[in-house]
Amino acid sequence: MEKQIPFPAGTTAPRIPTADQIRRAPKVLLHDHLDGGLRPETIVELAAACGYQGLPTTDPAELGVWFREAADSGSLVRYLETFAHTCAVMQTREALIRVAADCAEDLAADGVVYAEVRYAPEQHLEAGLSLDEVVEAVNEGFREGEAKARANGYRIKVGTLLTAMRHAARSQEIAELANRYRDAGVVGFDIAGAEAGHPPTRHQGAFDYLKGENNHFTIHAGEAFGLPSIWEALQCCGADRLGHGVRIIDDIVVNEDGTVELGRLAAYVRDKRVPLEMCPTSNLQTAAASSYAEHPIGLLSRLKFRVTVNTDNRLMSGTSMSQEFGHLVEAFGYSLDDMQWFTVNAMKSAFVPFDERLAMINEVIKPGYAELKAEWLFGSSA
Ligand SMILES: O=c1[nH]cnc2c1ncn2[C@@H]1O[C@H](CO)[C@@H](O)[C@H]1O
Ligand SMILES: [Zn+2]
Repeated sequence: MEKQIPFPAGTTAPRIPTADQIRRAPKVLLHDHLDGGLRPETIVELAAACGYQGLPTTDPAELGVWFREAADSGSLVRYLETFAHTCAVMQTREALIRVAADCAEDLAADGVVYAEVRYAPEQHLEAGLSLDEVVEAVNEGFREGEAKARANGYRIKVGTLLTAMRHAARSQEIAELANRYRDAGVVGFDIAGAEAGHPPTRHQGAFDYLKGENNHFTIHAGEAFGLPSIWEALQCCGADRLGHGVRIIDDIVVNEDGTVELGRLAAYVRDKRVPLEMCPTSNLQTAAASSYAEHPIGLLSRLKFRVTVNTDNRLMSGTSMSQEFGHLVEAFGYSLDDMQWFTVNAMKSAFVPFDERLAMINEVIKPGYAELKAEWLFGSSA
């Protein structure tokens, strides 16, 4: 049969990546919670090992569904209640090693080449571990998972972010912990938990301390609470990135003629290239957005904000990086070039040193996309 030429010679149309290409494309993940990404079967095994009786079911398939449905509540506070079960089984050195190793393996198999995975060390002290022991166990697990991934033909580098819970009062301690381990697997700091009623400035001391140490941090802001939270995170606390930041959309007006007006804060975020760690599925579950097609990531990307794509909690959202991109490709028709743009944005915004970021972009990400983009030339579409 004669070969079809789908568009005029000399032009190209963006090709929609297949699910398999999306999975194989190199991806960078900046916002993923360790305690939000366990495999259901690992939870069941760890619960049996530590005698935790509180699981709603011990059937792994049912448990996966339970987490997704329970997290589908439309409220961040209810969404966060599900973490009681995952944290309950992450209290020993062995459990933390196992969960971190699984995490690195799962991300690598999904095509993630660089990830910053966060967790709150203060939530893993119930069986007597110290904060330092928690960090060391998680680091050991990630090194183990990276090695296993390599043995299976994948390449991934994982750094961690230490989170302080915003309703608690341990942020100074956790910031100091992050600083102590900064050259040993920890690349930055974060605060998480219920946002409304817990402004980031409550933890100003921790942020000032990290600034004094020239260390890096991101802040969950603009998810369940709006512009004041984003403003504080940037202008009082000095956040390097925003966790979610979706509500920056409240400072943008789209006129009927299609023109767009940015308020001062939105303009600042765009002008300063503040990275937005966007997590579409998580936002649908907590009602921070109403559908993929209406998710602010579409507009913000068109306006060239520094947008990145993330999973937040793979267990609670039943998702992966490939699935997040799959939803966006479906909603917005993104091409491999668009995926590369999000991925380079993320790598530019990572907390590892500049030379490592550059090497990852030039030696891994760009060649990876170039190879995928050339596949249509050689494909055997019989
Ligand atoms: O999207 C989120 N917004 C705010 N807090 C979150 C989100 N996802 C998880 N956590 C919180 O972060 C803790 C440490 O990983 C989790 O235990 C959970 O309480
Ligand atoms: Zn989060």
